[in-house]
Amino acid sequence: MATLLKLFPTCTWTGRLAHLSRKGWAQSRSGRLLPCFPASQRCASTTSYLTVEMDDNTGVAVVTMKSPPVNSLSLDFLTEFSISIEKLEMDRKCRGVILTSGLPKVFSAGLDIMEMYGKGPEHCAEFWRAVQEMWLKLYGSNMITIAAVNGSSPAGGCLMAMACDYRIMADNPKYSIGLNETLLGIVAPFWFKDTMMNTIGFRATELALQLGLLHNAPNALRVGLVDELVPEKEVLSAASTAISKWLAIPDHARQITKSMMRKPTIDRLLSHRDQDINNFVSFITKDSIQKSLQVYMERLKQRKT
Ligand SMILES: CCCCC/C=C\CCCC/C=C/C(=O)SCCNC(=O)CCNC(=O)[C@H](O)C(C)(C)COP(=O)(O)OP(=O)(O)OC[C@H]1O[C@@H](n2cnc3c(N)ncnc32)[C@H](O)[C@@H]1OP(=O)(O)O
Repeated sequence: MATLLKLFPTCTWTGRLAHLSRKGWAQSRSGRLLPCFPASQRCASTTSYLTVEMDDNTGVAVVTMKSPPVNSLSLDFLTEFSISIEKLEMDRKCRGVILTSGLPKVFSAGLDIMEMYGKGPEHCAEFWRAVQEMWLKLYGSNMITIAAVNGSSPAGGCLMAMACDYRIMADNPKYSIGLNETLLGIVAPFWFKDTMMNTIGFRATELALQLGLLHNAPNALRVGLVDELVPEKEVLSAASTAISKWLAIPDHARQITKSMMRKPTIDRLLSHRDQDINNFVSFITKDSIQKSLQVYMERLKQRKT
């Protein structure tokens, strides 16, 4: 058992671990003793904010976000997220990812406002690069990506869900999803806007962005922001069912098609990446914008009292 943990320090296998410590070992050609897993073995790794459960049998990883209280996207969270997606991308066994939340009522509250409030230009630039990286990794992924939206998903949370190939949301009218940036007195950048336009079309995006619309689950389905509504308890199982249809498509054909659809949008950010960071930094550090963020945060906290 100790050897097993030494060989795979970041990975814990659920299932018959004790059994493997006694038997289930195979000798490699170089003579090394390697663990030999049954075909259906699952591998789970946990970082500070994420759990990644890989099922070797299906080739599907479930990535569960768990950063209480609301899965806000801090610099550390975003860094971990991008590394985890990159690792799965490089894992030849992994063909698909289901992204979900491990917290009640919230998928993700979007960008962590405290990363943008009262921070200097250098921090803001580093933070924004991490936001870009998260989107580039997810929107540009070769893997099948399904968002299992089991709670509210405003702003950056909505961006994350839109970056996936397919969205399944809990049928709960209390949950909402949308790009509500204007309500905070800030502006969704061009690539947030492009992602939404690619998802729900020009007119619906124009309305949604100017009004900062947060759609409840039934409206989100109506405008096409999500693809399916299912009872809350079934979000994850519905995502598994949905991904099996996608897995039946040959990867190379699906990947080329996905790239054909998404590459122009991705290239637009890649060719303006530094300029986009500079725009963000000069916008977010303005006194008037900082004031808007402060007022918004105060209102958020007052809702409780
Ligand atoms: C012209 C050129 C333009 C260039 C670009 C320039 C501009 C910048 C673009 C920036 C794009 C921004 C994207 C974003 O994602 S901004 C974040 C937007 N997010 C929100 O508006 C969500 C706010 N939160 C909520 O609505 C709710 O919290 C909820 C997610 C629906 C969950 O509700 P509930 O379960 O009732 O939880 P609480 O409201 O009680 O929240 C618990 C604590 O968490 C704090 N919180 C909530 N959201 C955030 C957040 N996004 N960041 C940081 N902290 C957050 C909340 O204050 C509570 O804290 P407390 O316990 O200390 O009171």
